[in-house]
Amino acid sequence: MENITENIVEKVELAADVGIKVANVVSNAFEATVADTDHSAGAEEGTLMNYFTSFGIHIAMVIIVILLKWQYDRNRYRYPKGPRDWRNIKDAISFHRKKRENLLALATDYPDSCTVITHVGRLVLLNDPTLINEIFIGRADLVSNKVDGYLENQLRYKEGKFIRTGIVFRHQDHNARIVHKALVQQLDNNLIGKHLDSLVQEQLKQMRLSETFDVRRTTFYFGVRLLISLTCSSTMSSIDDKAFELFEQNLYKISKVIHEDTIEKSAKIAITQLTGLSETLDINENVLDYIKTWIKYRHSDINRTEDTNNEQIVTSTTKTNDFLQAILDIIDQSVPRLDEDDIAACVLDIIMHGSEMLKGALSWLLLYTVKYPEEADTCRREARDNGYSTFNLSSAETLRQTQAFVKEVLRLSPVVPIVIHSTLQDFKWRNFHIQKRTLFGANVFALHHSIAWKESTKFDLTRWLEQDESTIPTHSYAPFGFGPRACIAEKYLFNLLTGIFAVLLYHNNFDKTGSLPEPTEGTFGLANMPPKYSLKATPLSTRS
Ligand code: HEM
Repeated sequence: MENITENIVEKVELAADVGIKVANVVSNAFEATVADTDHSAGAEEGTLMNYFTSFGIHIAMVIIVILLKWQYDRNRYRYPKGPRDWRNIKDAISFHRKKRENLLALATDYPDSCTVITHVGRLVLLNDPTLINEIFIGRADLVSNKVDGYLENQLRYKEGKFIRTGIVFRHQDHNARIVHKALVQQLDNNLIGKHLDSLVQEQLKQMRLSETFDVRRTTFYFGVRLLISLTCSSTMSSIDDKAFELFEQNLYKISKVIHEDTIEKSAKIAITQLTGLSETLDINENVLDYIKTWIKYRHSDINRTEDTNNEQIVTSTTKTNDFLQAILDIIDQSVPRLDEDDIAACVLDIIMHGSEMLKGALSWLLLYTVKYPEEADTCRREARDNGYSTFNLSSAETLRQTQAFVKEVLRLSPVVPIVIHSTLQDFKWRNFHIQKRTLFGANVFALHHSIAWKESTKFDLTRWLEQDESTIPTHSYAPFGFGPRACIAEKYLFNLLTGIFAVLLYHNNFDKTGSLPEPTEGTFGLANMPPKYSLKATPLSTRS
């Protein structure tokens, strides 16, 4: 098969060569004819005519060469079949509109994989867990670039540098790996079992649920403050000043536009690329400037500590234990060397991603709480029976009902419904020959609704509570991504969310204040977020 493909490729290459030669011969002959023309007779009319004919022939040549190149690429690269075919072009166009339905329909029509033309380019959609593993784990070195260009406010974070060294959204180089590793180590060694519990509890205490509250807004601010305390702990002291308030408001503005994934948004990005004008780009710059002041402050802090250390013995406790410090500690290993802009971009990525994701997960959890009050009551009883009034990561493991609730909500409403990476180089995979900068999407939404799950559309906690855990199709469940670029917090996220949710249930009753959105509503781009909605919180008496 490979031989045949190579033969075809060779033939087309030959045809392209011949085409170019023919074009040259025709063009030379034409020029010779023009040169031989007797210029004395009807000179002006003839020149104009010749000019137009020459122009026409050149245009025709260009078209021929483009067509040959197109034909050459068509034969050279081979992709899985799918609605990119002309006969299915309508499906391809409608892909963006009803993405939820389309992701499921495409998985039914193409159980392995298919190629879709999207507004951000050609996307190879993987619907089968084995193929997802082959690409996201087996070929992760080649398919590791996070999607770029979808986020208007990240387009030009650094003048003259094409690939940014941000974390969550895009970078694929050596720095990506070392930053990822440093953050995981920071969580494992310095946060878990140490001050993570008190940081989460502190933010839960601050989360004042007024009688009626906007769920997305409240959970976003909770997430931002938690992520800031994890990322740059020393900043918490300035949290009450006006500049910080503006910073938080700006983050919320970015959060509102960040995950849209529409044709209109792509058009806006294109306009920004051309004109350099964009409101979100300006906001982003303000936010990054603010973060740079933290970094400067940290540097001066370190210098101060070093000065003191000339006279005193260094103790390990003098060092700040947060994500910013973990990044500063690897600067010497980074190539190209991480500078202030890169570090600020990493910090912003961690804060934005972490708080967006917590907003999404907690908003869905609270929505399902009022949609399924009986199941939520079972979780509340469990929290109360276990005296789970304050956050504790390790004992969240024992809250089995609440843990099942979290897992089932993230199955039906995964916050990241499709994980998209792009390829760094041309490469061959199975019968396909994939071009550099092709997008690969793991269809997480379809995995979570596949036939591997019994009655997949039903909200059913019992599937997670069976004694025999082998009945859970774990390979069809991936709320936190895949392989070496999966979420740095993945090992702890179920317990983190279970603990936060249990404390909220322990202290509050939640009721609807009007009509509730359906899980099929909301933004469904790169993230799946419920629409804006409010709930009423009634504090419960604290009893054991
Ligand atoms: C419910 C909460 C969360 C969900 C659903 C979630 C989901 C994900 C997913 C799916 C990815 C992979 C993205 C991709 O491959 O394109 C990812 C990456 C990442 N997540 Fe999370 N996440 C959550 C919370 C957090 C938190 C709290 C933090 C920080 C403490 C965090 C830090 C990161 C980082 C740094 C990456 C990038 C890893 C890399 O590119 O090497 N996430 N997350």
